[in-house]
Order: sequence, then C-alpha cells, then structure tokens
Amino acid sequence: MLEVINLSCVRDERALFHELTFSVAAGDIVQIEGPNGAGKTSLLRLLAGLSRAEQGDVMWQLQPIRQQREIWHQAMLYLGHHPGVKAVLSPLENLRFYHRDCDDELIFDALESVELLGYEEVPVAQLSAGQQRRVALARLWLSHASLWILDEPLTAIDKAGVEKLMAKFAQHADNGGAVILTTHQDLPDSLARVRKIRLSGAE
Ligand SMILES: Nc1ncnc2c1ncn2[C@@H]1O[C@H](COP(=O)(O)OP(=O)(O)OP(=O)(O)O)[C@@H](O)[C@H]1O
Repeated sequence: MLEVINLSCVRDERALFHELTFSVAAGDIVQIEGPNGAGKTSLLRLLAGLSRAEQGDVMWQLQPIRQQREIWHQAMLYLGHHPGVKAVLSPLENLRFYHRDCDDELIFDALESVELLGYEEVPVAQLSAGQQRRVALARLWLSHASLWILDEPLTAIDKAGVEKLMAKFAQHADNGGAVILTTHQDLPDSLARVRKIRLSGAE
C-alpha cells in the first residue's frame, strides 16, 4: 500500500529523521512513537502530502504521492493534531461539510457511534475537548479511505472511547485498510497487533 523510502526531514536546521524507510500493508496498524519534538507530526504531515521532504519519497501503490494528489486524497484520511472541525458549526454541519456524499442517516449513525447524539445541533465551540475530538473521529465512520493517518486521535478521549476506537481500527485493518497513528498513551492490550516505529529525536 504505502512505502516510505529514505525520507529525511529537517526543521529549523535540525534533522528530525534521516533516511527513514518503512512500508505499510493492508491490515497493518502502525504507531509512530517518540518523545515530544521527535518529528511524529512532521512525519504524518509528509505522509499526508501537506509538506515536502528534504529527501526521499512517499509511494502509494508504487507511485509517488506527489504525482497522484487526487487519488491520494481519496485513498487516505488525515486527522491532524487539532480536531480540525469548525467551531461555529454544529457536529452535524461539520460532518455534512466534510462528507457531502453521505446522507443524514449515515451521519447520525456516525454521531451515535461516537456518542454525540443529542449534541448534533450544538456549536462545536460549546462542546468539551473530548467531544470536539469525537466530532473529528466520527469521520472514521463515514470515510471510504483505505489508509487512516491519525495524529494523536486519543487525546482527550475517555477510557471507554479509547476501547471503542481501538475496535474500530482493528475492524478497519481486518477489512483490508491500514492505520498509522501517533499517541503518547499506552495502547490497551486489545491492540497487541500494533507495529511500532520509533523516532528517537534530532540526529
Ligand atoms: N513548520 C515548522 N517550522 C519550524 N520548525 C518546525 C515546524 N514544524 C515542526 N517544527 C519543529 O520540528 C520539531 C518536531 O515537531 P513535531 O511536531 O513533528 O514533533 P512531535 O514528535 O509530533 O512532538 P509532540 O510529541 O510534542 O507532538 C519541533 O522541534 C518543532 O519545533
């Protein structure tokens, strides 16, 4: 599916990682690990095509992602470090905005999955941090993307919510998808299948 080849990233004249190489196959769940500032977010942004690497390539189905931007944006779903939802809009309006192809029935099912039923019309700005994150995560129930790239998806999510997300990741991988995520939390034992890639910090 995804191949990362000799990828190097420099920020503020510091090499965050150098010639990083790994691949992600259908069925994989990969956790990018490392201390604060190691470059996890920088790596995920490179994978999502939001920034350019100093060196190396990110390949999707054997083609560089920079040569197939539209296909790549359909193939992957990137949820960034911040919830990335519009604060003045409601959860329902946010999900309608991001998933124009989904009807309201599907959107309400997704809101139910993240336990936001009853909050669908409340402006996101008035929701708690965990609820705001859940609005973004509801997109996992609506997206057709096969690769999920998730930066700190578990931040502010309670224990039961984390278990539910883990089950969702496993189900997605079992259905031929793949997940790349970062988190500082210890993942529950139920996700023993997670493969870890460690960034050690500036080299
Ligand atoms: N656009 C940028 N311009 C300059 N420096 C940057 C930029 N983006 C990131 N950095 C620097 O790169 C380093 C790595 O940042 P990054 O956010 O990738 O780390 P991280 O591993 O995700 O950290 P955390 O665990 O704290 O989220 C930091 O020192 C940061 O200041």
